[in-house]
Amino acid sequence: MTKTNSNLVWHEASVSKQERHARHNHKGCVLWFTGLSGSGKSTLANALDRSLFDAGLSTYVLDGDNIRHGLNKDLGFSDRDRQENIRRIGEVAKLFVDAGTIVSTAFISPFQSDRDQARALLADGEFVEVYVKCPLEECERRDVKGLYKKARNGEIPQFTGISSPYEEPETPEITVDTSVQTVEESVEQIIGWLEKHHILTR
Ligand SMILES: Nc1ncnc2c1ncn2[C@@H]1O[C@H](COP(=O)(O)OS(=O)(=O)O)[C@@H](OP(=O)(O)O)[C@H]1O
Ligand SMILES: Nc1ncnc2c1ncn2[C@@H]1O[C@H](COP(=O)(O)OP(=O)(O)O)[C@@H](O)[C@H]1O
Repeated sequence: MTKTNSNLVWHEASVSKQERHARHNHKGCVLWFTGLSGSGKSTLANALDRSLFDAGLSTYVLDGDNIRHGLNKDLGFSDRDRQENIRRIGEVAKLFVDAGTIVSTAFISPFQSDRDQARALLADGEFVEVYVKCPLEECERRDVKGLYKKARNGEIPQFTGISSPYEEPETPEITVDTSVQTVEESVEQIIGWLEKHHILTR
């Protein structure tokens, strides 16, 4: 890993975060969706994004399509690579928040310490951990991509929930349970939370 260059000097931005908030009419924040494969992270992040975007807000989704196929295509699924994956995503999410965007991230992010590290990059209130709870049996029943079957057959090593750990969030801001809630109910719950915490106004 390269060391931080001690000769780098931070350049103050000419446009402040407050000015960006005023322009967008809302604050930036990251909605950090975490959960097992197939729990519903991408479905919920995209449904929420659709709803917020349609309401005129400045939003974006970071998920495997734009990260693991691009910026992080050099990374696999060892604990170390997952840690680096989440570290980079945390840094990218921070840039979006600085730009005043409501960014939803949809990654398993199985380790509490990595999620805490992403949280630590942001100011109080800017990191909203959303635990997408769903029993392993239900994720496996859905098996959207056929990966659980492969993992059970030993074709995919280190598969989360089967042969690699998932640490449940200790104190998430929001927990949705997709085995009992509909997509619409979960999205409403998240929007309600954002309103209650003055990130959104309706
Ligand atoms: N070994 C292993 N374990 C878990 N998942 C695997 C694995 N190999 C491939 N996949 C597919 O990659 C998606 C998870 O990538 P993430 O970047 O979210 O993972 S992590 O946060 O770094 O743990 C995950 O996507 P989602 O189903 O959307 O979660 C899988 O489709
Ligand atoms: N209540 C629900 N909330 C979210 N997804 C659900 C729900 N019920 C069923 N699903 C389905 O579960 C699957 C979740 O897949 P996905 O969103 O890709 O999960 P992840 O991103 O966590 O891997 C989708 O096929 C989705 O339609």
